[in-house]
Amino acid sequence: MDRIKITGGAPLHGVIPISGAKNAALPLMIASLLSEDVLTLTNVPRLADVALLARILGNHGLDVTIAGKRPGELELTGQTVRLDARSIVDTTAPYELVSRMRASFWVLGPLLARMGHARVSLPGGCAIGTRPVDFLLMAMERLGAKIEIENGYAVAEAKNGLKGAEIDFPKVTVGGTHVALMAATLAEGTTVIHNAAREPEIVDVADCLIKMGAKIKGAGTSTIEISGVSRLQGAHHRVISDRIEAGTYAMCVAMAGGDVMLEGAQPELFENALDVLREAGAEIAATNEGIRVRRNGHGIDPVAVTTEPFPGFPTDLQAQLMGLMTKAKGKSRITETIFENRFMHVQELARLGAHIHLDGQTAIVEGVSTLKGAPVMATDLRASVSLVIAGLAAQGDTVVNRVYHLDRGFESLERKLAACGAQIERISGEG
Ligand SMILES: CC(=O)N[C@H]1[C@@H](OP(=O)(O)OP(=O)(O)OC[C@H]2O[C@@H](n3ccc(=O)[nH]c3=O)[C@H](O)[C@@H]2O)O[C@H](CO)[C@@H](O)[C@@H]1O
Ligand SMILES: C=C(OP(=O)(O)O)C(=O)O
Repeated sequence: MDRIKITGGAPLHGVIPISGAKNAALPLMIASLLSEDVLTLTNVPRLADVALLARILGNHGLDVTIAGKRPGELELTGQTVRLDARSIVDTTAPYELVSRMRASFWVLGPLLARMGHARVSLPGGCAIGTRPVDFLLMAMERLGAKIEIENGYAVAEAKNGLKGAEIDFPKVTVGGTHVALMAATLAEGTTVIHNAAREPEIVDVADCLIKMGAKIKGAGTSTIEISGVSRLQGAHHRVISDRIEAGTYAMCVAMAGGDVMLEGAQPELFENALDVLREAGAEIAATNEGIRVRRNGHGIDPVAVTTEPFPGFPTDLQAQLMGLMTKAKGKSRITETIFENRFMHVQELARLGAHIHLDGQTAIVEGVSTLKGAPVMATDLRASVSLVIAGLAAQGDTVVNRVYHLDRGFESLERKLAACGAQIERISGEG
C-alpha cells in the first residue's frame, strides 16, 4: 500500500496545472449510456475512479478507450475517453463494482431511460456518512419506474418507457439531480426538477447532454426543465476544471506560503472558497492563465465557515480548510451540514498537534504555532489531503498512510507539489 511522506517547512513557488473535474467526468461518462452513438470526452483526469468507472461501463457492454497523457505528465492535456454505447449487453451493475464507487449507482437513470430496466446494487454507506439513495429512487418512481429492493439490488422496470413528471427533491442532492436530469432526457413529455442542485458539474453534464440533442433549460438554477427526445446522438465535450482540486492547492499555498499559479483554474466555479481564503490572509488574483495564490509574511487568520450546497462553501473543501486553520492565529469555527460524519480527519490532525474540539456538527479549531510531523491515516478522499496540507507546515516528517483514498481524486498530487518546491514523495509498496 502506497504512502506519502512530506517534510514540512518549504514554501511553494511555481505553476500547478489543474486537472478536469472528477465530479463532472464521472457523470459525463455515465451519460454516454444514453446515446446510441459515440461520446468523446477530453480533459478527463487520470484517477482511480475514472479507471474503475471505465470498467463498470465496460461491464454493461460499452466499448471504452482511454488515450492521452502518460503517467506523470503534468501538462494540461488531460486524457481523452471515447465511450461507444451503441450496444448495451447487460443492465446489471454488480455489488463488487458499485460498492467500490458510489457514483456508479447513477447508471440507474440512463439504463432505465434507454433500456426500460436496470438492476443496480445499492451502494451502501461510506466513511463520511450513511448516504442513502432514497431521493434517487423517488425521482425514478416519479418518472414512472417500478422499483423493488431485492437482495441488495434496486431492480427497476419501466416497460413502456419513462414519462415526464414533476420531481421535487426534499433536500438538494447532486446525485439525485444528475440521475433525474439524465433519465428525463429520454422520457416522454416534460420533466421539471424542483430544488435541483446548482453545482457547476450539473451544468457541465447538462451542456454535454444538450450537445447530444437533449432539450434542457435552467441547469445551474434550482428549477430545471427537460423536454424528452426519442434518441440522443454522440458528441465531443471537454470536462470543466476541478474546482475542488484548485481549492485544495490554493489552501496548500496558504498553508506553506509562497506564490503559485493554478493554471486552468476557473474562479467563477468556487468564488465562496476563494473569499474564505482571502479572509484567511491569502492574496488571490484571477488572470488569463488561471488563479494566482500568494501568502508571504502575513500569518493565517481564523475564519468561521459553514458548508452548503453550491454556491455556498463546498463540503468537499471542508477537511482541507480545517487542515489550514490548524495553524491560524486564533479560533476558527467550521460547521458541516451536508454529511453527518465528515470529521474523520480531526483525530488524525490531532496527531500532528492540532487543537480541535467537536461540538456536534461544528469543529472549533484553536490555531497552534507549531505542528509536528507524525504517521497519520487517510480515512477518505478529502480527509487524506487535509493531512498533506497540515504536513506541509509541520516540523519534520509526516507520513500519510492509505493513499489509495487520495488517488481516487487527486491526479499526480505529489508531483504537482514537488514541482513547486514541496518536499514530498510517494513511498510505494507494503507497510
Ligand atoms: C461524485 C460526486 O459528485 N460526489 C459529490 C456528490 O455526492 P452525492 O451526490 O452522493 O451527494 P448528495 O448531494 O446527493 O448528498 C447531499 C445530502 O443529501 C443526502 N441524500 C442524498 C441522496 C439521497 O437519496 N438521500 C439523501 O438523504 C446525503 O446523505 C447528503 O446528506 O455531492 C456531494 C455534496 O456536494 C459531494 O460531497 C460529493 O463529492
Ligand atoms: C465524497 C466525494 O466523492 P464520492 O461522492 O464519489 O464519494 C468527493 O469527491 O469528495
